[in-house]
Amino acid sequence: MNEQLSHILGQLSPVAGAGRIDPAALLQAHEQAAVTSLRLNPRKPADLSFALTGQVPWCSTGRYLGERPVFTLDPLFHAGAYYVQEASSMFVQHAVEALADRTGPALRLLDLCAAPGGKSTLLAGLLRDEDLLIANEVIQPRAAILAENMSRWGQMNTWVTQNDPKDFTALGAYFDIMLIDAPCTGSGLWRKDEAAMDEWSPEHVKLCSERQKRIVADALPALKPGGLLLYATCSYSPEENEEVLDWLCDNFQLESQAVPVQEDWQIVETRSAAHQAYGYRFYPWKLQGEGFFLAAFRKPEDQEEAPQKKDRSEKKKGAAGAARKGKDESARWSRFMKVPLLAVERNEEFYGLHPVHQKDYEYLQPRLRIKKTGTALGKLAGKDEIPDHELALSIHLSAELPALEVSREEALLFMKKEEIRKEHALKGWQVVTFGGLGLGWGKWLPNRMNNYYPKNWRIRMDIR
Ligand SMILES: C[S@@+](CC[C@H](N)C(=O)[O-])C[C@H]1O[C@@H](n2cnc3c(N)ncnc32)[C@H](O)[C@@H]1O
Repeated sequence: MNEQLSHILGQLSPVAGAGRIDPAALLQAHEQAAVTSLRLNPRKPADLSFALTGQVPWCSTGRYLGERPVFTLDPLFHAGAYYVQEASSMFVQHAVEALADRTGPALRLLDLCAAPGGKSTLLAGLLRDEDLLIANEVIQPRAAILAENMSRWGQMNTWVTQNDPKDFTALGAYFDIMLIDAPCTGSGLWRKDEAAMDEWSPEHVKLCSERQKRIVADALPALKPGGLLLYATCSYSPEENEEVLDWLCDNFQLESQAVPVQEDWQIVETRSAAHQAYGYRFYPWKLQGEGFFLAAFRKPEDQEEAPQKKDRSEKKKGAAGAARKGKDESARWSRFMKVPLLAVERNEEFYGLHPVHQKDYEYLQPRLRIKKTGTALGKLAGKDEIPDHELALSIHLSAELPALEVSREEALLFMKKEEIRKEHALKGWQVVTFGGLGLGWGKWLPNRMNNYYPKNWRIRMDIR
């Protein structure tokens, strides 16, 4: 392995100044295992069954673990009590806290390259209910995984879209904060995935760099003047980092922002060659985390707003209109939630939104391919409501609903889609909980239990 890594290190373009890569230190870091860390869900407090060994310095909810447990066998993982995330990338929290005003009017955020959802769940945890996060992923199967992880996180103010970056131009200047965690060569993560080294080449670095510039340029019109852009990669290559910053300064007059960092965090501040734009490099030989890069920009206040494009299709607009015109079933779904909701319907499935986001829904629905608007509530069947799995995972789920708290063993059986407690005198729909957190729905009938855990979420591993 080291031979291959040494060979690649010989071809990596040098990073200027303080960011200089020490090949011996990098090779030595690769002799050690990657650090395991997770981020707690601030809206789903829980007692974890494994030891947490320390706090990630730049993220209040980030924790290190001594050993990597089998997360699949932990019901709290499935309940969304935490997200297993690489520690360096949690720096996004610190950057947002340092540079964004989260006390003023409601914020709109876009996480443009969001799957599988590490940084979207992080951003979601920083939001007030009136703020809105659009977590976007262009690649379909990855967007499905993103939607699943956002469902687990349980917030109604995080929606999932599946759009190409340039589709956001149609929105005009819409977002206050935009995170672009761009696809990259991923050299910073090789300690976790050695096989990925095989794909590295100077040509691939160039291709990634060009794609990164294109992605930012495509999405930038959707950032409001004065808005905050966070650009991140997990690459060591300056072509994907500082060079992109210079290109952005040249082409969009963005204002680089310094992020204050504590010296003992051992994060390396770099400056781009031409514009002296600030960048923050994370090196595994200096801190407890993998390779990562982040830079922050402010869009100038006086930059002309892009004219909002006309809707792409009247047909789509019609669909939105239909959703608005349908019978308002908000009151019917309200008993499931402890906060006010607006129910909107798409293809017979109802979704719950915070009522403050009605205008966002009307504006975004015809313009974006929305996979998940708020929280999927379920379907109506005559007088009955068939609750969606996602509803059981909501942080807003009403405490008045019939609930069945189960043991760890029962929770695992339930998530294997087996019948549990079928002999008990339970009646009708119950939200199955573990540690007080919803896992899914079961419906109890005389001598039978129907397990509504989604087939594609089912635990396939041997649980005994
Ligand atoms: C570094 S990963 C994102 C990781 C994610 N932000 C997280 O924290 O979990 C980059 C993402 O960009 C997506 N992507 C690939 N090509 C893209 C393109 N041309 N435009 C936008 N996104 C792209 C990939 O599918 C991938 O999910």
